[in-house]
Amino acid sequence: MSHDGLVLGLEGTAWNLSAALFGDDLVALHSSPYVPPKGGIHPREAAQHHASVMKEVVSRVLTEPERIKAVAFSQGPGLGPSLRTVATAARALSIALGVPLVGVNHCVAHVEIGRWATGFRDPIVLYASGANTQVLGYLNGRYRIFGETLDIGLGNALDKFARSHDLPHPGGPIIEKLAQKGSYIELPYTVKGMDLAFSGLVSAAQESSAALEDVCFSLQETAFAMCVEVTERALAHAGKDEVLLVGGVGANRRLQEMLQVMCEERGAAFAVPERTFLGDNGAMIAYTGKVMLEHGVTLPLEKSQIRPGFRSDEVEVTWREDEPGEIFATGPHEGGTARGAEAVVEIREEDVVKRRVSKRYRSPALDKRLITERTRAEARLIAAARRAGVPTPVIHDITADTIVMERVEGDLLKYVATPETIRLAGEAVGRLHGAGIVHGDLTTSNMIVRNGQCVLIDFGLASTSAEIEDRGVDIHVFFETLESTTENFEELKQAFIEGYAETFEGADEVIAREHEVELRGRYL
Ligand SMILES: C[C@@H](O)[C@H](NC(=O)OP(=O)(O)OC[C@H]1O[C@@H](n2cnc3c(N)ncnc32)[C@H](O)[C@@H]1O)C(=O)O
Ligand SMILES: [Fe+2]
Repeated sequence: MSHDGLVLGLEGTAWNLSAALFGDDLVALHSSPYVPPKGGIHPREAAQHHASVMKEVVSRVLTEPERIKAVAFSQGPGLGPSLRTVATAARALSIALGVPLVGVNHCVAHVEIGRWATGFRDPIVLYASGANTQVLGYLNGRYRIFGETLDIGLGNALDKFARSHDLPHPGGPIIEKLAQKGSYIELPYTVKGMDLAFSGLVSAAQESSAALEDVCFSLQETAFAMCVEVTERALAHAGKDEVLLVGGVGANRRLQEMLQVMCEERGAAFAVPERTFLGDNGAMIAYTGKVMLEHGVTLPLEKSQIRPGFRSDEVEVTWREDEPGEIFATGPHEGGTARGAEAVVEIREEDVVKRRVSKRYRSPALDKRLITERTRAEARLIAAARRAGVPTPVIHDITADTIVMERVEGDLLKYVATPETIRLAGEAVGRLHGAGIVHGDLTTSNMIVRNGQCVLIDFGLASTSAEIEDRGVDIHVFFETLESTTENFEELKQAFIEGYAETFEGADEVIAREHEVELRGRYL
């Protein structure tokens, strides 16, 4: 792009109609938020709002039309009617100005403007907004989704709770205020591997009879701790050293503080862009559009239909193609002491000592509860799995936060992932599920290949369950790790399913459910 060329960006996936101009720097930005008179965002009303302010918003930034080299717009994900209104305006502008269109993925734009605003190069990203909650990291030409919400987005969860107490939309900022005067009550905490779920938490919060301030405080403490935990796991897994927070909920001070503390403890850098670039804004579309244009990515008019279910990992990130992205920290299996995401694991000559450590980012009561619950559950379930014929380490001793167990010597599955070894993993998981246990964290870092067997370790998130749903989610977590860390995912997935079906009778039903879970995760 010539030195003085500008890209016009249009954003309007949900609540904010916003336009911006980006050249070498941000040149202009103007927004007109839609504020629902009551209740949450109504898709058609939001679209009508966008249409009614389009002329005003666009003309405020369109001061030098002759310098514009492309029109970028949010192609998805988002609300259908809003997306259509914005796409129509973008097409008209591109024709009138005689410049190409650039179709931008809204989630990727949140990430890119965050990198631009903070100068971070290759971060793990917590993208927490109204409709989306994802933990992302760049690898080989794509933003991989390490973990995400299995039901609703974090912002929508907060807004939904606020609405049930007749608080105005958006509820997030109001809850943040109320939470400052609250103290901790127990609410359900749901992390499944690297994925999260918020609806159980919201229901419990809605039903709680505790003081509103206490519920707000605990809703935040619980939901944010879940997000920070998953971010930390992704950080540990991917071996990156920067954490970037983006999305509307990123404005929350408590969430920022928790991530900051987590990063300090892990020796990673943390950053959050200034508020203007956190929630939906035109600058993120103009900037990402500019970068895409510079790499020759434009969108022919006939292919410019909106994409309401557009996933962040569908985008080919051609502008970072020269970067492989880094992945795979060295695991604790090499010996010595290693700090995993939640425990210190000391590999000794004969045995392994696993001690769960306090997390300063979470409130002390929640911290203590998670440590005791998980230590106890882990020891109990490892023993039960072993009795059912699942290869697991033998347990030698257990205290409130520590388990001493047999040292399993072999190769972490993530370093030796072939169809043969993955098949062994399938066999082990089949036996586990057959015994009524779900692992809760089936990643290739939690499996060790030894003597033609795949030994399952780290039962910290395991639970007893014979629910098809829980089994499906268990396997979904595994497939997600495989997909985000291997090149021959489909082949490995098939090998896993073969092994799984061999040792577990209910395999077909669970695999079908896994597929449903996967589709469900695609933008709600
Ligand atoms: C697809 C797109 O339309 C959607 N955008 C979106 O949800 O708007 P965003 O601006 O990124 O985030 C809005 C959310 O951010 C929450 N929010 C804003 N300030 C907050 C605060 N201080 N504390 C907690 N939540 C906050 C709001 O309650 C609301 O749920 C998305 O990115 O998922
Ligand atoms: Fe957004």
